[in-house]
Amino acid sequence: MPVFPRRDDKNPRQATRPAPAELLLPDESRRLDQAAAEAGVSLERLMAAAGRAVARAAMRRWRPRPVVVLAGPGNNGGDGWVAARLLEEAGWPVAVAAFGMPPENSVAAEAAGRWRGVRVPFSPEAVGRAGLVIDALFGAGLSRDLPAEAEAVLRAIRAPILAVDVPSGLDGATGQVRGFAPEAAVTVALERARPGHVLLPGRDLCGALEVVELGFPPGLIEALRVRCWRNGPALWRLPVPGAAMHKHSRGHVVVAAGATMPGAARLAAAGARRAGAGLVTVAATTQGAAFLLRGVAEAGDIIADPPAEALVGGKGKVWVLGPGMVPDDRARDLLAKVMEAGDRLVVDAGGLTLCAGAPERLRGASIITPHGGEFGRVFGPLGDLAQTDKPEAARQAASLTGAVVVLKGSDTVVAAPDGRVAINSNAPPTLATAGSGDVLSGICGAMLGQGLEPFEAAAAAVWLHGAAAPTGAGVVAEDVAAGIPRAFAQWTETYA
Ligand SMILES: NC(=O)C1=CN([C@@H]2O[C@H](COP(=O)(O)OP(=O)(O)OC[C@H]3O[C@@H](n4cnc5c(N)ncnc54)[C@H](OP(=O)(O)O)[C@@H]3O)[C@@H](O)[C@H]2O)[C@@H](O)CC1
Ligand SMILES: Nc1ncnc2c1ncn2[C@@H]1O[C@H](COP(=O)(O)OP(=O)(O)O)[C@@H](O)[C@H]1O
Ligand SMILES: [K+]
Repeated sequence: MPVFPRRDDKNPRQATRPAPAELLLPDESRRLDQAAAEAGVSLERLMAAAGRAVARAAMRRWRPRPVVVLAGPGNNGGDGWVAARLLEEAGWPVAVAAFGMPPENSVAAEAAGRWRGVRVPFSPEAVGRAGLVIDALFGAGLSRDLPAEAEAVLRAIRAPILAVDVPSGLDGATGQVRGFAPEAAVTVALERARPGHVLLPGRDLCGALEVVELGFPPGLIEALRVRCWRNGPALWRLPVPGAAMHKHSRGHVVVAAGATMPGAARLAAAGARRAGAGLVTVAATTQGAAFLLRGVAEAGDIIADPPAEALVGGKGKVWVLGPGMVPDDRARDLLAKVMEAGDRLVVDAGGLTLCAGAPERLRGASIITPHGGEFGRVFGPLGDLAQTDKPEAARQAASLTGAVVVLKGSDTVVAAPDGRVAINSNAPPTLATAGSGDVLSGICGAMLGQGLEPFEAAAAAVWLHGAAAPTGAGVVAEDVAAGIPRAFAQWTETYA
């Protein structure tokens, strides 16, 4: 489909396209360390760089003040011992409270051995008078709940916290809290962020996130073949209309409307139109069509029963099935016919309820857009997994259905059947309003219609949706659709 202008590497404006923001899992982080060692970059050097970055972050953000460094028994603690020494060398008053010592002869033990300054017992009193606490207890790969003694000390902190890698207790893979994790003012992430920095509740606990490069040799991150990214323009390109285009080359989105809530279909249609679909049709029941025609004339063509079925099949067709639909026989038939015709399909809301407990019915869909409740309804036990590991649950659901899964929320996860995952972070809470999800399903349809492959279509749609949502009071779903041109402009100015 002739939607994309060719990428022109000589065009200097394209230099602004950012590098993909990989999110490293603990296992990938371990492999990275190993690969670094094989390439002659020692852990000692990396730890020195990490400790230096932490000390610098403190000096950049705060004036000298009494610092307590909480140092754990592993390499996270090692970073803390290094930071303590550098801050003291810079003239800051520093004390270290160690929670156990690193194993003898370890790199962290060597860092601890170089500390000649004040040591205080690891106790709630130790942090009581601090002006800044550096949390270097445990890193992102925490393997069990935070020990009670560590929790008691972290809970006693009243000063701002600078967290090394993660606020201790935060699971870097999932963003979940293991027992307890403090709320940091700043978190210094090492080399790359982790999924847990972007997923909730982790994102809220990290405060300002600073990602610092530690000096890994070039190529090592690429060699890891990371499959999880922060969602953003590095992962996709938005369709840009060219002079030779006409409406039929920009995709035909058909939104199937239900009889009782046709307003939802109207919002999906508005999302699709604003996001660039060349043609949008709402296929409604007679009753729904009457309602739509009375209310608005903006939704594109409205086709009343009979028959939506007449629209099934045909070039460039994309269906959005579910917003405002009740899971009745008509809806069931339509879903089956669309699947049979092989049209591309976005399934949301009522369309998902049709597949409650029967995810195999979604085989053939391009994108599905469940919120947490719909996800549980369709995928049963994966709904529980989504509570503790949203990316993994979405990935399994994608592999089960062959569809790209958009598991919504303020940290929407987009997962492809081949294992790619994008975690979104630009959505403002003003999106928590009825109908905003309908707008999203329409945008997904428009992206598919304009030729993006399903994973890119879904990730781009989720980003546009977040960028389109106004912040502040009084935002309704219609405003999100109306904000789409502004979101496109934001992308075009920076990345096109
Ligand atoms: N590549 C990078 O990005 C670089 C990373 N670096 C740094 O390394 C840090 C990761 O280091 P790490 O693997 O040593 O893990 P960390 O969390 O420090 O300690 C685990 C130790 O604590 C103990 N333990 C006790 N209770 C526990 C509990 N509840 N949960 C888990 N463990 C518990 C545990 O005992 P065990 O489980 O063995 O009995 C083990 O002895 C990372 O955060 C970053 O700061 C940089 O230095 C260099 C480059
Ligand atoms: N607190 C929030 N912060 C950011 N985005 C949110 C928040 N709550 C909901 N959203 C987004 O708003 C949309 C709501 O969709 P959905 O729950 O399907 O509502 P509806 O069916 O009423 O349209 C989703 O895209 C979701 O990711
Ligand atoms: K930490």
